[in-house]
Amino acid sequence: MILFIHRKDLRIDDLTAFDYIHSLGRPSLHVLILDPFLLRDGRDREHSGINFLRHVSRLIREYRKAGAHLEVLAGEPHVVVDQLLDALPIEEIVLNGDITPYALVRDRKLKVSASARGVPVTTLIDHTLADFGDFQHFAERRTPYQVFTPFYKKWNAYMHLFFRPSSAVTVRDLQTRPLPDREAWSARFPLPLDPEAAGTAPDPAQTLSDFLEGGLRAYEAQRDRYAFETTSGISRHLNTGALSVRRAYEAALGSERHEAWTRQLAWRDFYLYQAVYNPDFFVYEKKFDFSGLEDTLFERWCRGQTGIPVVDAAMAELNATGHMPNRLRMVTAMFLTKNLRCPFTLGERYFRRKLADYDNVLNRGGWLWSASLGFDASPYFRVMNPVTQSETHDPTGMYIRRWLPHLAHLGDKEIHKPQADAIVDLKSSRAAAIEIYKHMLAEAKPDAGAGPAGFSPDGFPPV
Ligand SMILES: Cc1cc2nc3c(=O)[nH]c(=O)nc-3n(C[C@H](O)[C@H](O)[C@H](O)COP(=O)(O)OP(=O)(O)OC[C@H]3O[C@@H](n4cnc5c(N)ncnc54)[C@H](O)[C@@H]3O)c2cc1C
Repeated sequence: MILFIHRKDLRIDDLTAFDYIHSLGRPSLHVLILDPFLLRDGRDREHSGINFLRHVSRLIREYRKAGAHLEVLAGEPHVVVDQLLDALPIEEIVLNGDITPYALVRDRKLKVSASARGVPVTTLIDHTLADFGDFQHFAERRTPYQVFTPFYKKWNAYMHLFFRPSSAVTVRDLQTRPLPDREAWSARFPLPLDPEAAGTAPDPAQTLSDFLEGGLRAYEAQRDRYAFETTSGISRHLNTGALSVRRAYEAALGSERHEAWTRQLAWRDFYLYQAVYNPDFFVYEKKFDFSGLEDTLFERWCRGQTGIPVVDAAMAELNATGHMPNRLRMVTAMFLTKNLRCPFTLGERYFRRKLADYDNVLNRGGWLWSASLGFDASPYFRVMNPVTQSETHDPTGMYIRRWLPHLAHLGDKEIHKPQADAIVDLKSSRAAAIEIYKHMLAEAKPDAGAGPAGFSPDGFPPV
């Protein structure tokens, strides 16, 4: 029997792992392990945790509807797996790979357990569009791309030739088996909460098709008009794996004027690529001296009490709903790291809890870009002016009126301007930030980048 463990692939069709298990023609036990580390510190009550649990709930229902078996247990993954391996005739473990530092350590422990029992672990690539190992060979690169535009050019050529279309295999085609003596297992690894109580996530396929039929054509022109719903809203489905990125890409290719949108999917791949190939990606905070930075105004930013209307409106939306449009993520992140001179790690940590679509790599990528760190980041002297951004992308201040009703009475010109009690002067704080970042970047420690555990320049780290 095969043991398959769901992680960031909470769906029942188009999984690389399912194709593999199907090709073996053997029965499989499918398990989802609620990991206390990922639900630590009340994460289950934050938007990111709630989104995850709603997708777990949807997965449970989809298995049920398909007449297939899914077992949900809770505990440290390697402890649960140890016991499953000891009790059941498991011949192979199959996983879709993950690349974050925590995931690498977690999966290394699984591998140690499995290899101590002579059980092979097969790790497959599922969550990126390009297979980065193949891509590097195709591009004939010995060193990684550091700039998006040439990466994207080559990525497009690669995708044109080697894109693997989504699969027709679903969980219905597999011989899933229930866990024998389930009650005893549930007692041994009891769930700390009922995932189905969180409600069910909306149908990812519906979210995607609504966008492709509606917003895609106007995406290029409208994507930054954040007062309206002009983007796809698929990120919360993509990041739990409830929606296959291959399916999203493939569906868009069939539509006219998809390029601006599929380019964003390439940005997603570019950050995931950096997480594998940029040894500093997860350790930038060790490379720089942040002593010129401070955290005194951080709480005001979190609460949306900065006196800069568009920043406060964006934080109000984030805190209430778990959503913030991409343009405003850049504006609020730059405001925090540059105008308020807070280390990017504080904002990154806050978004981790609050964003419904939180993804470790994409979130870090966005924060690094905003803080002028990482491959192809925004230059240190670029500090978006929140007032100008607001005037440009939301001229009538509709978004501010929605999220800050106490400002709704202000006129279209006045509404964007800093309030009398604004916590910072935009002009002088910008000038100070440019000086500080200039020095900080010039004095980076060259050898601090240890890289994620298991970093391999040939492709995905061995997990
Ligand atoms: C500071 C900061 C933090 C961020 N944190 C996250 C995060 O935790 N999770 C997350 O999914 N995205 C994050 N992003 C990227 C981006 O804001 C979201 O992907 C986007 O807003 C999701 O909305 P959508 O699905 O409607 O996107 P669409 O505009 O419809 O784009 C489709 C998909 O393309 C990808 N994409 C779009 N924009 C970007 C981008 N700038 N970088 C990388 N991929 C992109 C996403 O997978 C997205 O779902 C962050 C950006 C910044 C600046």
